[in-house]
Amino acid sequence: MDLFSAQHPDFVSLAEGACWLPGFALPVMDTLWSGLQQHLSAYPPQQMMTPMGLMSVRTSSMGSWGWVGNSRGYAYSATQPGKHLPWPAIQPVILKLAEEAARRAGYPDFVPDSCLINVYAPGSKMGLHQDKDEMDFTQPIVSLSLGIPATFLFGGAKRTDKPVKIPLQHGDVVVWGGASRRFYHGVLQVKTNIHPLVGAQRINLTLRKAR
Ligand SMILES: O=C(O)CCC(=O)C(=O)O
Ligand SMILES: [Fe+2]
Repeated sequence: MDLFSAQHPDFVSLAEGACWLPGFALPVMDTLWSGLQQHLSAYPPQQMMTPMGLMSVRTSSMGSWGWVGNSRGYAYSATQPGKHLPWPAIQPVILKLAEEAARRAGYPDFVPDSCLINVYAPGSKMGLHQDKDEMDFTQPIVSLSLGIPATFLFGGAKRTDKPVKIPLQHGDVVVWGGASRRFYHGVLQVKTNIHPLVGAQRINLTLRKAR
């Protein structure tokens, strides 16, 4: 028997500068989930428009910079869509978790100012794209999954680079930065399923330093 594959790894390298941290968020999940539920009732996720059309995911944000789209483009915004109001601060449990995950991945100086919340109902997906609207590419991306499983695609520097398929579960974190900071990534169509805590949805938090 292969003893290594029989173990549950807590760190899986994906590329230079990128790793998958299975179950990293589970120890703080109770606090995290109750705070996130409160946030989602106060700031209900909305389907955003992009130049490519209406997104299948619904989004909300925390932090100094939220993410908003419309038919002309998308950008970080200090205010909620259609309002002159800021987003609430990134909740402390989320901020601490993101900083700890970044440290584990080799980025000890990560201080995110943006937390995008993507809600995937079964059938939702996100096409291959690069995260490239941030100002400082020395800062990594920290991505946390909750709820039903999803297949995360992690490719390379070119859109045509064949992505690896990562079966993300509730509580998993993926971090990418350094040499893989602008690598293409996406999410396959989420399959119908029910998670005992989160229900019939996948929620992803993307923590970034936007400015
Ligand atoms: O949902 C995910 O796992 C990825 C989200 C993402 O790539 C993004 O928000 O830019
Ligand atoms: Fe992304």
